[in-house]
Amino acid sequence: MRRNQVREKELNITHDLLSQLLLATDEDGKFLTEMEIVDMILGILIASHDTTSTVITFVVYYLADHPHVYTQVLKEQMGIASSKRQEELLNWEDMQKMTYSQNVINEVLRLQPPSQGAFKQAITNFTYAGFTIPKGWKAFWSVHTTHKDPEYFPDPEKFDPSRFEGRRPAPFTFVPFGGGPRMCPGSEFARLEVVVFIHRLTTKFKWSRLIPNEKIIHEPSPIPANGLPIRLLPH
Ligand code: HEM
Repeated sequence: MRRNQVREKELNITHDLLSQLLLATDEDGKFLTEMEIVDMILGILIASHDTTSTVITFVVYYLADHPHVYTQVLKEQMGIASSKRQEELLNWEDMQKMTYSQNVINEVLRLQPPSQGAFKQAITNFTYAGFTIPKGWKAFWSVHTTHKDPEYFPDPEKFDPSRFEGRRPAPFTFVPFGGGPRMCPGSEFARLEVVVFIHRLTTKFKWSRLIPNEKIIHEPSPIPANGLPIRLLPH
């Protein structure tokens, strides 16, 4: 029904994902099949939901373990909350002021990247670290190992949001969203979701982790093995 409504122009509003996929055609004017549309929607759900929830989980994880970082986030978020009327929504300008919280998100993305990397096909022969990769071969670029390079991130295992303070990492050393033409198109939206979550949570609660040495497993995104139980303490 939706397909007919959209294609027969019975619907005026077609800015949603399903309508766009129903309207999309290839170069010969052929519509996508239903299975292709299902495939794309599932792909986007996994690419957008699981990744963002991983970041949110590890924001909670690291802030619980680093009270001095939590205190700085709280100070920043309370400053923004106090400049707003009750129930007034956050706006783009507020987001721009959350620089410390953005550094926290960057450090979480560096240490616990939700996406582990991807395969890319070499379009030309090239040599990297003494290995020759022939044209046409597929190579897996690893987010995790790139983010642990001590040349660019001294003491790489340490959770330290200040390493992002006032500077951008060198090109292609910090790649949680990939890089180049196929870089994640949802990166700014994801950052927005996480920073709104940080604002809502920190301005109302402090928390502690209930399992201090909870193991982190990879499925393939990292996730605390027991679901990260916490105790919430309202301010
Ligand atoms: C923290 C959250 C996210 C992370 C860490 C993340 C990470 C990534 C990475 C590493 C890639 C592969 C880039 C490449 O191959 O070079 C990717 C691709 C993609 N992401 Fe995200 N992503 C996130 C959130 C989102 C959101 C919220 C959406 C949509 C609303 C989204 C949609 C996509 C799509 C459609 C692609 C495929 C792009 C293409 O192949 O051209 N992602 N993402």
